[in-house]
Amino acid sequence: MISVSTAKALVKQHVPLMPAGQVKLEAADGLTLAEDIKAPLALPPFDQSAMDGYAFRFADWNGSPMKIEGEQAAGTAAVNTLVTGTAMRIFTGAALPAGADTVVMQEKTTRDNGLLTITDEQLVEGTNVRKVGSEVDKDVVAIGKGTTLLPAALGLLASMGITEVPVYKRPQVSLLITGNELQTPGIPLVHGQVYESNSYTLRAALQRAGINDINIIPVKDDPDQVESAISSAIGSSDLVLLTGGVSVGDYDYVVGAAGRAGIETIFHKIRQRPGKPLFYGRHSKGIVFGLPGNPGSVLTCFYEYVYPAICAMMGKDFEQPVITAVLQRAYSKPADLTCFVKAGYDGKSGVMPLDAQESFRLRSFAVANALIKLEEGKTEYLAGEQVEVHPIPM
Ligand SMILES: Nc1nc2c(c(=O)[nH]1)N[C@H]1C(S)=C(S)[C@@H](COP(=O)(O)OP(=O)(O)OC[C@H]3O[C@@H](n4cnc5c(N)ncnc54)[C@H](O)[C@@H]3O)O[C@H]1N2
Ligand code: MOO
Repeated sequence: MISVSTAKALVKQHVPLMPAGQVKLEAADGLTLAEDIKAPLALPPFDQSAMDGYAFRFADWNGSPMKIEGEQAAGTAAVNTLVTGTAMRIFTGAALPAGADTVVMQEKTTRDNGLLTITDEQLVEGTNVRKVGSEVDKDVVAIGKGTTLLPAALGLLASMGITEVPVYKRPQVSLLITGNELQTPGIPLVHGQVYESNSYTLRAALQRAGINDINIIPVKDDPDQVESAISSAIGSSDLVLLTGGVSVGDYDYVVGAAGRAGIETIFHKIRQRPGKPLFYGRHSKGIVFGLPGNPGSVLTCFYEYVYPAICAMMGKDFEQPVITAVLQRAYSKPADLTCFVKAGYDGKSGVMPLDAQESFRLRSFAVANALIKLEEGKTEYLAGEQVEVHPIPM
């Protein structure tokens, strides 16, 4: 069995980067740039007024009223030229007339009989003018490779007239749900059956990570069926997640079947709770996680291992932010395991372990917003101690 830190390092070391491709801006939210994007034009593309007011040449203004001549509205293609010594009516976003270099906002003026008096004491040359290229110059890198595209970045790209971007693709995911005892919600249970819930948890968690190409396949606890399900899933997806069947029971076939399907084992079993029997393997076509079937283990392993792996596949430099907070009550754990404890984090300084931590249950997880990482080698944590907190990432 390996430690949590070794397991995390191995996940990172063996994660493949998804191929890059051009994606329409509308579909690029949350994806990561595979190349630098250079500005195809200067932004703003011309000197612009930042205010509704009057444009003039600062050197022409001697404090006396100026004649108002002409008007420049936003979107006007014609280049109006300022008559020397006059001011031109102008609106926010409009191109500065040729010859003007300064704009006074209309609230800081008075207007009488076609004459403009400027009352703005602070005015200097260039006030309220957005200079051409002041946001970004043509041909310089506007957004660098490795940037994850969030709403502002998408807006910036659109403002440069860009319609498609080179990004790392999202992985296609197969969910292989093993277990003869599982029944689909909506169908009455017979004794010994339980409702299948892991696919609901994982589908939602994947969708929140931006992944929608998810194929869910129920698989019987049969070595040949598990093997052929893994073989076909690895051929058609980049990431295969199995749930159940990774422990030591007579019907736990996942690890052996993965080997026969050509998956190289990177690790199996971590000194952690929950999720001790986690399996991680790789193939030239993708990676495989065998998530321990208990619903709480599935989700903990998703947040701690699968989600970082997905980020890395998509070119995101995912590092768990190191947040510490004060433990609000004492907590005991086995010495030989790292424990991930479902918790309520107040977002500032305090974190409260929740009741009912067993991995077969989800009630505490359903209201948790964080996992506390309690290190191996220690059994008793006291109220008031600083502990590492992993906010649930999505
Ligand atoms: N002798 C030992 N037994 C077990 C050990 C061990 O070290 N020695 N480890 C325990 C731990 S820890 C875990 S975690 C589980 C993991 O077992 P498996 O991955 O083989 O999972 P299953 O046995 O198939 O299922 C465990 C549990 O979860 C329920 N389950 C499974 N899939 C689903 C699903 N899709 N939806 C809802 N519930 C599901 C299943 O019915 C079982 O109750 O092994 C321990 N045993
Ligand atoms: O490690 Mo298991 O996930 O505790 O139940």
